[in-house]
Amino acid sequence: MFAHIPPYAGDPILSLNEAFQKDPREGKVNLSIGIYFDEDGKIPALASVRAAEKLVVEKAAARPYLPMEGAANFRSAVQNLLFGADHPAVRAGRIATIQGVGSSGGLKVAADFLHAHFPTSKVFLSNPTWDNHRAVFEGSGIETTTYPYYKDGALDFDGMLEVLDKAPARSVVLLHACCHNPTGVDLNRGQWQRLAQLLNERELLPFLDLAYQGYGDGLDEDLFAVKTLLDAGGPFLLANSFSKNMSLYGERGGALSVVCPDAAQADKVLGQLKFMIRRNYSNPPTHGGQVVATVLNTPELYAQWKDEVAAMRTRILAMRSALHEVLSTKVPGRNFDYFLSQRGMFSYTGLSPEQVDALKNEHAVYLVRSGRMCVAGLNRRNVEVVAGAMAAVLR
Ligand SMILES: Cc1[nH+]cc(COP(=O)(O)O)c(/C=N/[C@@H](CC(=O)O)C(=O)O)c1O
Repeated sequence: MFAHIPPYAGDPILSLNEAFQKDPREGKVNLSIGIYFDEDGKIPALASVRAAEKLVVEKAAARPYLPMEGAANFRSAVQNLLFGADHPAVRAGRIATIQGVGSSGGLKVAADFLHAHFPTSKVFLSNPTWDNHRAVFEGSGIETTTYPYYKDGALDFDGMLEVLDKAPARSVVLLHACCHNPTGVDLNRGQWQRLAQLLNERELLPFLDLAYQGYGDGLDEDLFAVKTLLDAGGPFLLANSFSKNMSLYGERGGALSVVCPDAAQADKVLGQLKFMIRRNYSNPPTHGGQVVATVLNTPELYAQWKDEVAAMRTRILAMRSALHEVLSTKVPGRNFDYFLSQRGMFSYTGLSPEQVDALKNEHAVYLVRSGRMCVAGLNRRNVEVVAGAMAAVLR
């Protein structure tokens, strides 16, 4: 009956992470998957999140099905975090927000929604982008294409605008709100403002993916793209994740918001999102969402969380500097400044797939084959090893 089913080639990121877990070699280093590891190489349980979880468990609330759109306290907390409780768009009910299953779930629900209601629209993805973006949209039957994003180690902003300026009206433009995956290269504030103007002029539909809020310049600072689009007044979609900034990967905390021209349209959009959810997974899980909502809705826990995110961000910056320093010594004459200029969890090393293979096979250092390095996997104990391995494959 299933003889015709082809084998799954595996996901370039998740399969690599699985291979790392099975690798028996001592001293192996995981710089592949976008996960924050602490100085001991462990995935931290944040104190603010642990405290929130204790409060959730102590409530011992019943666990009925959540509404299709998720828990009300989660949805309002997300709107307060991303848009501000006092923003006129929030007060006017112009934003439809659903609790998803990670931001991946939000992306999938949005993809089904766009396929149903924007049937002729293509989705423009940055080149390069997160490996799973194309699969999510094409899995919903949407044709994808790309806009230039990265050239010679920097943002190709002119190339990006040139392509988007010719995109048909109502095309969807997927943008990384901060900490671009895989390049670590972001638009500056002036470029976001210029882009927002073009998107509105060309009647394009922006779709922000905010997976690393807090890892760029800060939880509030990393909302600049969101605020810019909000101030520009046009519609846009926004998928956000609590996997990385709450270190809650497996709890699948995430949301999808759609900013609409008025409350009546927001209500209709919310209804169609609920329909897409019902026919995908029916409703989201309770526990992780309530932990997230408790952190966001409890002022002292929110303040503690903000400090913990700052500490994770600061440690990554320290690792960027440490690797830059050691590599510059080991490989004089080669420019590694990209480790200092790129932001968030990732750096785009420019290593070839063959060099990445050599890092893994000969040195047990795992990067994604695109040359992407998750800098959050570095620590004081392994930074020399990684630099030595990179120097070896660069010779
Ligand atoms: C840009 C982006 N968007 C969404 C996600 C999914 O997040 P979540 O909320 O957990 O569903 C990830 C995960 N990226 C890392 C892990 C993965 O590939 O799934 C990564 O790039 O390594 C992203 O990098």
